[in-house]
Amino acid sequence: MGFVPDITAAMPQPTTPLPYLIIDFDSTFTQVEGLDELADIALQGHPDREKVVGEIRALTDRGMSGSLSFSESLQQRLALLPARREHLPVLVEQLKGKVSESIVRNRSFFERFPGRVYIVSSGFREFIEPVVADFGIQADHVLANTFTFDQDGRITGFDPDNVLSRDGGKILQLRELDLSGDVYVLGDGYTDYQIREAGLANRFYAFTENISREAVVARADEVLPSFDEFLYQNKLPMTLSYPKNRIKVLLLENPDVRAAELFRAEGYQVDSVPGGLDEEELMERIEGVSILGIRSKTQVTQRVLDKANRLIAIGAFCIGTNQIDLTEAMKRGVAVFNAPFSNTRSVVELALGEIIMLARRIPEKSPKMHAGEWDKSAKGSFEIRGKKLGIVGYGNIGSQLSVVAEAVGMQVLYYDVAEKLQLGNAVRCRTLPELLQQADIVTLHVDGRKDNTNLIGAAELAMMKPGAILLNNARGHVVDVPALAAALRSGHLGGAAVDVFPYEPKTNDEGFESELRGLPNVLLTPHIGGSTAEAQRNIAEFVPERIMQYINTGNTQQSVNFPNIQLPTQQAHRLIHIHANVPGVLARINNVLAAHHVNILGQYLKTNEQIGYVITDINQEYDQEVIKALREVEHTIKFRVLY
Ligand SMILES: NC(=O)C1=CN([C@@H]2O[C@H](COP(=O)(O)OP(=O)(O)OC[C@H]3O[C@@H](n4cnc5c(N)ncnc54)[C@H](O)[C@@H]3O)[C@@H](O)[C@H]2O)C=CC1
Ligand SMILES: O=C(O)CCC(=O)C(=O)O
Repeated sequence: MGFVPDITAAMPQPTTPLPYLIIDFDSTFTQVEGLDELADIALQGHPDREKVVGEIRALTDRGMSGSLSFSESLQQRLALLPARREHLPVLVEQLKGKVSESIVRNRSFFERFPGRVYIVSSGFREFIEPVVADFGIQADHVLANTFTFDQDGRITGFDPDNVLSRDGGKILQLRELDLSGDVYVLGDGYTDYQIREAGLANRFYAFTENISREAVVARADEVLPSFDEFLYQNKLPMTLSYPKNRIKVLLLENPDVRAAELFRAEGYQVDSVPGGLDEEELMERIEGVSILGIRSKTQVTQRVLDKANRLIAIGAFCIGTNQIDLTEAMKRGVAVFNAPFSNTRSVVELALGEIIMLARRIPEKSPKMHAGEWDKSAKGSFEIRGKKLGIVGYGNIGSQLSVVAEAVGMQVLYYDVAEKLQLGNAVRCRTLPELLQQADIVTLHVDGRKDNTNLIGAAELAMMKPGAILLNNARGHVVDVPALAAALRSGHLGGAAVDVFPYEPKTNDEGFESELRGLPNVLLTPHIGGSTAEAQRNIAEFVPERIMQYINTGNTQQSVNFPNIQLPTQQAHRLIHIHANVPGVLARINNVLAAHHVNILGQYLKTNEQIGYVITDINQEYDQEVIKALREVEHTIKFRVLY
């Protein structure tokens, strides 16, 4: 299944009649250079294989980028190549598996218009012809060099009478072809561009799906990251409903590199900004972005969303989503996904470590040792075994910490505003004060909703036992920091660990300010509760997968602001309709479908207070007018078609 953008996307006008397409073979039709691959096969077991293959590749590259004359490059390569006739079938099989992905995807295009496509290549007919034949391209539309062989079947060189073996061979070939009408050239090499330069083609498209050569791209009329893009621009029939290379991803705050890798592998364009962006900066960068990836720092406000003209989804590469205006995103048809448990364990481990460190007053002892002071004493230090751990917020993190804390012998109390399954021997407290008054250590694991601002203030701190310890690994605004600093300074609290702050620096270059700096037995960490290799890797796989699934199938499972729908895939065109949740929209959609005699294969609707999300699978035969009519249904927020 593919993807069509929202109704604002402008579709280009069709190109009629279809121009002649002159397509290069090596690194364009296929992902690789045929001669390089042949060298690899022919040199199997050769002691200098790597060296010779490397030399051949370098010569190919110099020929392609225009820094060495083509005939010189070809001659030198063949001289290095100990290839034989029997290597060719092996090469053909290899190349069949390495046809460019977007060409494979659009096989039906080639099958439908074989008369308009020519493969013009400086490669060799012996391996090109059988590969392109699978796409319905006949031998007389393949223009390429031919090998010469000796009596023993060894490749000795190339046929010098073939124009393609000469410098400027493609130009000579196009002259001989003498095509009338528009001619478009698609290729990755300088010699492809030269056809256009010689005035034998109207347009040159630099094809960069496999390799992007600066000198070639600089001279192109258009750059094609995929063949889908060519078909889309020229409004020709294509397998995807929208070229994936048009989907722009903006990643902030350094998520693990795997995230960018996955998005790139899907064919999206990825831009990364190290650190966060403030509201104004993000407002400037968000235009044209389809997928925004952030962590806990970046605030996605209504003002940012107002500028987000192409936004489809936001990925929070973390658990918390309080930094995103979820309702405003939803009203604009922007789905938000997070990683609800990819870093849970990391936070739990940090909390457990902090409890032990604080109980042994390590934040005081370690700096003293670094300063050369030996302060051996048991004063103020205690075991955590048998102590009461009060967990505020018994969600994924709180409840996992409960199990781990019991395993090391702590008695667990918890308080949650929601009804929660009590694990092990944990004891539920009915109120927050009940917990605060009993616990030796209080740890906060509530979410960052606004109502939780100053959940722990001076009054709550005063309720805590003298000498008790407080941990905040939840969100900075949950604790009144000046009140906490006062409680520590007065000695009422015995220590604290704080990982999250009301204001956090945007990047590692910005300084950190807080009343908590320099206080005794206080562990301060730079919001690293979830910053472990394991957590970051998990998150960087989880979030892109959710987003790509949403884009490719409409599946909103685990979206934090959209009605959740998981759908079976079927042979159908899928209409994805997001609308304001007012009465009658579904009926209107179905009236349009009925009026156009469209056969519905399946339909799914889910609503929440603000929006309705309806997915309709329809028969693949329908009039394009129906799409236009559906876009015009009143209260539509976003509409797209997948096929
Ligand atoms: N320091 C760090 O690097 C990290 C911090 N976090 C923070 O931890 C929070 C909790 O994460 P999870 O356990 O996965 O979330 P969760 O949503 O599973 O659990 C939160 C729990 O807090 C409860 N709650 C909310 N307000 C409350 C209140 N006023 N009093 C008592 N209970 C309340 C909820 O009912 C829920 O059960 C996240 O929302 C995030 O802000 C999460 C991961 C890493
Ligand atoms: O790692 C981060 O940037 C944020 C971690 C966090 O606070 C979360 O997952 O909610």
